[in-house]
Amino acid sequence: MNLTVTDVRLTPILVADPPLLNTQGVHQPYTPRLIIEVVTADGTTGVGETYGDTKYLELARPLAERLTGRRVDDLNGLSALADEVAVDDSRVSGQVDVGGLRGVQTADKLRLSVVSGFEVACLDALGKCLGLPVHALLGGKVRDSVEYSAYLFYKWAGHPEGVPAEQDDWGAALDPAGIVEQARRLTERHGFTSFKLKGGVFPPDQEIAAVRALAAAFPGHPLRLDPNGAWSVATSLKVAEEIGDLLEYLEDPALGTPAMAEVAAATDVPLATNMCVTTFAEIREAFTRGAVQVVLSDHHYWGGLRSTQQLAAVCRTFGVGVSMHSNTHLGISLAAMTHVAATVPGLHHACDSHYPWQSEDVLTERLTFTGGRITVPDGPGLGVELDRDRLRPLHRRWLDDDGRLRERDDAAAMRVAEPGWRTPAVPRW
Ligand SMILES: O=C([O-])C(=O)C[C@H](O)[C@@H](O)C(=O)[O-]
Ligand SMILES: [Mg+2]
Repeated sequence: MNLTVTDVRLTPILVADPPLLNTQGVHQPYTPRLIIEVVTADGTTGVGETYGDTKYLELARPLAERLTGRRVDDLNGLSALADEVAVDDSRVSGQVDVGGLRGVQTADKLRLSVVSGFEVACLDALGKCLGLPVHALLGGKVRDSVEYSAYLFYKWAGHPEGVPAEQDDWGAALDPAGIVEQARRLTERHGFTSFKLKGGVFPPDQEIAAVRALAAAFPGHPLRLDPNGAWSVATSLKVAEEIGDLLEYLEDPALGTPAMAEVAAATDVPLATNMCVTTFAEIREAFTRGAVQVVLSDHHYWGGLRSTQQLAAVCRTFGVGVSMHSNTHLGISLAAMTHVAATVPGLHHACDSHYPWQSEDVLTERLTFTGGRITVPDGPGLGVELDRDRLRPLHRRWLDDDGRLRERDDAAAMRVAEPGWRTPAVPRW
């Protein structure tokens, strides 16, 4: 068996995305992703997936060159290789990440978001070479299936008129009844039993009403609300007081560790985050101040599956819970999330996933939720197969784009419908 990397293929694509609303704006009709293929000397190909905006591509290209000639099992060496890749200052100074929803942008975080896709591709290739599933390479699964929650969004029926887009069949959801209807359909289609509502879109009273409507429609089911840091400390506490008893946790009610710590000090409602703890460097302050009770890991920006396991170990040490955050992603990333989630002992919350919103994929067979769960694949590698016939048109879409959709920008997408729209100042309420 020859584990030497002989080729790395990078395929940027644009994937259809429905008009999902968040506090920054609305999702673009197509969102960029990057598919990474790592080929070994004996012809085995491993696949990975990560963000596809230009700033990630700029790092992925030199990393791909450096990886050629190395071994797919040299995963520690992969991180060191990424450290050699220079990050253009203009990409990080004063920048926030994709849509401003994932905390601050740093050079390291940018590198880690690229490394993660390569790590997954290397693990997939290695697993295929050894005839072992990725979870086995990570130490073995502790569960046979991973639970996901229904990710509810306020949404328009369609993208603004005149904007080229794929039509979706979910309809609009702009009030409590619409959100409950969406929850019912997600449950019917995928069997989810817990629900997360993406908030920060409407004034808090309307979102409180939506959570109450969900609680009435699905009594006893775990519920979460995530306004992406759009609220002041006072507003966060008011919401916690009004609906705290209905919530499994409140996710990033206020922006940043100091504000989250203030909220946490004054309420018993657990706080989760994928915004104030997004790197290892941010852990110490947040944990010692008791600012968060659950960290939502995202293997893309934490640097991969092994980093996610390390994060889980740190969380366990501090008595902080861990679960998983999700952004628009395809089946390769869902498989990767499922493998790592299967290896984390103290995973007590259903993971987030955007996957039900993605009508397109690059796999020969879509992953399916049964009872809201994904069965952990036991085949070699990730247990999924890339479909070139599906990949090609999505790449063609990226090639044909004039550059406007190649950077995800939810505020710009919102301006198409509301020309005066600016990213709201925080706290918004
Ligand atoms: O805070 C979160 O859970 C997210 O940022 C998840 C997604 O990025 C979501 O908000 C989105 O894409 O609109
Ligand atoms: Mg969040």
